[in-house]
Amino acid sequence: MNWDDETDTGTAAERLVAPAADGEDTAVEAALRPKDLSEFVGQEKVRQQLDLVLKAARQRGATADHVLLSGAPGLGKTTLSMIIAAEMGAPIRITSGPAIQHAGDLAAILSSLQEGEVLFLDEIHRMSRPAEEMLYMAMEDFRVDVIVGKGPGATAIPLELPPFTLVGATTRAGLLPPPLRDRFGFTAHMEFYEPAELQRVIHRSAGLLDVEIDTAGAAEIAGRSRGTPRIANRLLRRVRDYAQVRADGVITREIAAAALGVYEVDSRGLDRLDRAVLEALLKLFGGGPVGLSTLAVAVGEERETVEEVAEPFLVREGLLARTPRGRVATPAAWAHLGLVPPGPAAPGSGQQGLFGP
Ligand SMILES: Nc1ncnc2c1ncn2[C@@H]1O[C@H](COP(=O)(O)OP(=O)(O)OP(=O)(O)O)[C@@H](O)[C@H]1O
Repeated sequence: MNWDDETDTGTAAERLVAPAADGEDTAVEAALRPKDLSEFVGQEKVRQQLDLVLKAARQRGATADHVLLSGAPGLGKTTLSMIIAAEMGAPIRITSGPAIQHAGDLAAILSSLQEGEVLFLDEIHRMSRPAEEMLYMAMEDFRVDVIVGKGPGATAIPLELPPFTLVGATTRAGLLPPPLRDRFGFTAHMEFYEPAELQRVIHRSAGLLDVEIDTAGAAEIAGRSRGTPRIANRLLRRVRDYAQVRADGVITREIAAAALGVYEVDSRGLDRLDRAVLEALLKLFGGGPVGLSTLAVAVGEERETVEEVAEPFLVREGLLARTPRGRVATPAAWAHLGLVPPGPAAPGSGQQGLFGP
């Protein structure tokens, strides 16, 4: 599954259900981040394993091994890197692959690290090649060669570094060159969250935001959050607004459903674009197979928008399949939109069929 597809387009960033952070998220996320492993919801395996890695390092009085975190945006990679630093009682420096264009940029960061410091490198797969090569040596030997001068007169000056912990984050570990991947002592893959886990995230965030919410209200938001804590927190804020303006401020199932109806996020977390794609596929093309370009024209969107913004989630949800002959709707897609597939109508189904009466 290619989650990376969901991250980069402008359209994706403007959606309420986009997994990447928007400006408002950045402003409020700091307040909602769990501060230690016990507050971090879900990802049981990763939590247990990391707990052991960190405890063992602490007992030895050593710096923790380098950690690679892979997973879709908004699942908690940045949060976990901050927790690693906090658990080790170490400071943290945050940067990202695209910010490191030259090996010199990386050398400057590495040479200013304190002993034991955590260096969080987001989107590590997008670092430049020379920087990547410098990182190999830094991770393994805590040393870099700084090249001074150019051409035949250039000399490499070795620079000792204090031991540090690199926490690399990537949407896809498969994008990393094996020599880089192999230098991480601990690799963790973060999965999408179960609705029950998102419900816990929502209750926790509601407490921090001082919002009253009941169990059914949290479940309603969790079911629409696409397995992603960032989206859960974002939907919670929109529902809070609605509860405050249109009701008494308390979030119940009815309030959550009504609020998210206003924002066109449906019961499974599909938004207007997702539903338009699905509706076109079902209503205009009988469920497919239909070519991507034809589908895109039918919904009045660019081909890339349909492919990169809408489709990954529809595929993940089992509503749409990409086949060599084109896009095909699954039985779950017909059921979700309350339509009956063409062919003999199910007697007494009571559903409004496309080709029915
Ligand atoms: N396990 C969790 N428990 C509680 N809250 C979480 C958890 N994971 C993430 N969150 C919340 O979700 C938001 C996004 O998390 P975070 O920034 O760590 O995601 P990310 O994976 O680093 O995303 P990106 O790849 O876009 O940087 C934060 O506000 C954080 O508090």
